[in-house]
Amino acid sequence: MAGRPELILASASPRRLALLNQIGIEPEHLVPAHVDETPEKGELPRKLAQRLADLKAITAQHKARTAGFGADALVLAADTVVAVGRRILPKAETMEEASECLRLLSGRAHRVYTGITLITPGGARRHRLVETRIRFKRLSAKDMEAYLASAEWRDKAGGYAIQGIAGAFVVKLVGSYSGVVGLPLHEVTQLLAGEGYPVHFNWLNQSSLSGV
Ligand SMILES: Cc1cn([C@H]2C[C@H](O)[C@@H](COP(=O)(O)OP(=O)(O)OP(=O)(O)O)O2)c(=O)[nH]c1=O
Repeated sequence: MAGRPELILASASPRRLALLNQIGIEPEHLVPAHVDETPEKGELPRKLAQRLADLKAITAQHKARTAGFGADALVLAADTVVAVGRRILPKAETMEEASECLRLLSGRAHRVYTGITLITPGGARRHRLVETRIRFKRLSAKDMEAYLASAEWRDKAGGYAIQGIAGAFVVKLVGSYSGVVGLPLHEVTQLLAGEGYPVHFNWLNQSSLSGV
């Protein structure tokens, strides 16, 4: 293959794009894949995260090809699942759901699983599953009330966003911070580099962009 392969990010999440941009990666195409995220009966959280990442990647690839682009592109997708033990927390859409999530997370450890799938131009599927263990402080009624009023929980797995106010709830984190936000950058760069995508070349141009 001549030159750098195109990259399709199979996501509608502004956070996933921002994480890629943070390390100098700019996908040529954004192709959201809206898939049914309902867990199968008895499905374990890690299996769900990987299955949905796969499904999003396959769906976006199909969408792109049907629309007539990206035939030789890499397709990257991810899915983030929050679980307390085997219990999978919802992507909070209502205040009741968010409130229930906060009650389950308060003063306890939970796990965040992010599955990523990269489809290569040759059609191979590469996977990574990143697990992060987080402990929240005990949340007072006031903490919960203020957090619910912020609306930062909306559409977030587990009803919180670590990159916002909820960062102050984290007593301990073991794993990948970027994975919790939605795209584990170490594993993404490993997968992309493995397919000849010039990750380091992008970094050379990055410091002037980011102001870091
Ligand atoms: C736990 C946590 C999740 N999240 C977000 C990441 C994901 O966007 C979302 C989990 O839902 P996902 O289904 O993984 O992703 P999505 O539907 O938002 O986007 P996509 O189009 O890529 O399918 O929760 C945070 O932003 N911060 C956090 O701390």
